Amino acid sequence: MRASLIQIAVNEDESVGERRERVGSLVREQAGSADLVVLPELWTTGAFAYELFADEAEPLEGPTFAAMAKAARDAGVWLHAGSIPERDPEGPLYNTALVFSPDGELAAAYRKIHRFGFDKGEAVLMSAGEELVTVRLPETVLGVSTCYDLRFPELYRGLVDRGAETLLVSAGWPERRRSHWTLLAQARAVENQAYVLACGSAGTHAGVPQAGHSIVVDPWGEVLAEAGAGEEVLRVEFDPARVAETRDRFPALKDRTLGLAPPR
Ligand SMILES: O=C(O)CCC(=O)C(=O)O
Repeated sequence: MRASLIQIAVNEDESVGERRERVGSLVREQAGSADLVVLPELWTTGAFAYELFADEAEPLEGPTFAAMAKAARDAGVWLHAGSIPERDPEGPLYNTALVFSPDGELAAAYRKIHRFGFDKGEAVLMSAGEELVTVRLPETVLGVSTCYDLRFPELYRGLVDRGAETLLVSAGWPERRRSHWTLLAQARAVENQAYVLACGSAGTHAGVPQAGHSIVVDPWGEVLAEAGAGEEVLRVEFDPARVAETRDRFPALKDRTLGLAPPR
């Protein structure tokens, strides 16, 4: 499979509408060179621009949904469109990731389970999702996750128990904890014997410089590709069959002994 991780610069010199158009064009540019495209978390507002969440919140099928569904269809790619501040019809906000099929249909929506910010920001402004989300492609099964989720290995084990082989992380990870980002992406790949495709953002918003350094790790924990700090399209080719090969050759996942049986 060919993947493009579009590490968008989320700066304050661009309106949400302008960025939405620019990102749509960047997705369309992947036509013919990618099967799967991944975008960062909350790229309309920036993951740390807390004061924008309520103003820029959209219903699930709002303007970002429409623009990304069209971009996926125009490009003919599976698109993990990053996440949006979603306003539920009942009122609460969620940090919701959207995945589209190559014909522009919604394949999955994932409401971020682990909210970031301790006693402020996302943790108080948004509600927590409760459902693990996987997406079956012809070549692999995607496990969907968002940013701070990367610190919670049980989430990924749950995704693996539901068949995930390629773990997607859409993030707005800050530069000041970049070493954790790289380390955790490799750890999630090694312990789950799965690919990890982790797409962060670049630029600075709300005074928080973003780490960039989107990364693709193979099921053995080797880094296949890593971006720099700025806006960049990180392109990579990977062989989904290597997940089963790795799990067969070194069957650590079969040696789980804590009695935490996978769901039927
Ligand atoms: O865990 C971290 O260090 C960063 C998490 C984060 O920025 C987020 O979830 O938005």
